[in-house]
Amino acid sequence: MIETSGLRKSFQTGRRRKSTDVEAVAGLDLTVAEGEIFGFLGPNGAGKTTTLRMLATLLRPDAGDAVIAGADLRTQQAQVRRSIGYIAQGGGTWDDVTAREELVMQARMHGIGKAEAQSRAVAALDAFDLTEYADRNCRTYSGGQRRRVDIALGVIHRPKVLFLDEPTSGLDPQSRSHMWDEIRRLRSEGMTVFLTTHYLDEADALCDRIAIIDGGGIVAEGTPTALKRSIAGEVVTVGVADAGAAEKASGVLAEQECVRSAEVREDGGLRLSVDAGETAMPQIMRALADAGIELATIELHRPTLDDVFLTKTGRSLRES
Ligand SMILES: Nc1ncnc2c1ncn2[C@@H]1O[C@H](COP(=O)(O)OP(=O)(O)OP(=O)(O)O)[C@@H](O)[C@H]1O
Repeated sequence: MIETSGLRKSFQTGRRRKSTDVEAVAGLDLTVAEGEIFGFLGPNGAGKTTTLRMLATLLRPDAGDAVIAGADLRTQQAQVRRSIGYIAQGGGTWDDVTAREELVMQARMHGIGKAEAQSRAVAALDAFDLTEYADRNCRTYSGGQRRRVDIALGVIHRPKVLFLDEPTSGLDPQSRSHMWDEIRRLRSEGMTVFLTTHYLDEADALCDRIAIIDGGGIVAEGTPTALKRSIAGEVVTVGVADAGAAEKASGVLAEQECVRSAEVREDGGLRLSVDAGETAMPQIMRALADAGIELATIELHRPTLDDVFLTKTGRSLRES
């Protein structure tokens, strides 16, 4: 649904002689499949917004190509615009209008007739749980309600692709989870969603696939699960009832196919490195039972996307 190759954008900062080039996006190749929620995860200044603005035809790339919903970004801009919705960071619903009025206006701007615009507004208010506040001034809305209006506005013309810049930035946990549900609902209706985020948990829980971006380039790409596994594997810790049996247990488990390595820790527990924890755990339990070793505790530790970021960039996304 989205394919880019060598997409590049630099900005000049400072004046004349002292001006320097900032390479915001440094040759981006990525593919987003139809109907997926694709997340662009990266720290502040990584180039996420610049990429989104280029793909939404708001910023001209210096180099590279992109095809969005079958239309060429360089030569078929009008066609690209018809296929996409774009919701900027922070949104814009602050005016002295009601959500219903805004939605009707937005639909009309897309060339939709009055009666159809009104009925789409009613449907959108209902879908985004806004009917209760539909005729109240947008100024009076909470942050979460305002963000839902933003998204309703962005999809009123039923685009194939929705670009969302930091959809949950500044929202409280309940509004964030409500927003995730809304985004999942759009996917279930067949929409392709491309969002940016600097929240690790958002990328992990919401996105089908992610690209981690840093310094204008992609440092890792894949499903959150695959990325975490490929970088760090998974760790199972095992406690045996009789501490004296720990060495024997380690020997037994090290021979299992699903176990990459086994070591006995100082506290007498075992630390096992495995590929896929959920299938390794039953095998570990069975192997111990077969060897007559009583299991006391077993725990699976999964690496986080921050571990992936740390491995790829040498720093933590939390500190970036
Ligand atoms: N109009 C501009 N003029 C000069 N530099 C810019 C401009 N827009 C972006 N930049 C620079 O390009 C780089 C990438 O910015 P961008 O806004 O794309 O990052 P981002 O990943 O979206 O960050 P954030 O999470 O803070 O929104 C940054 O160094 C930024 O300062």
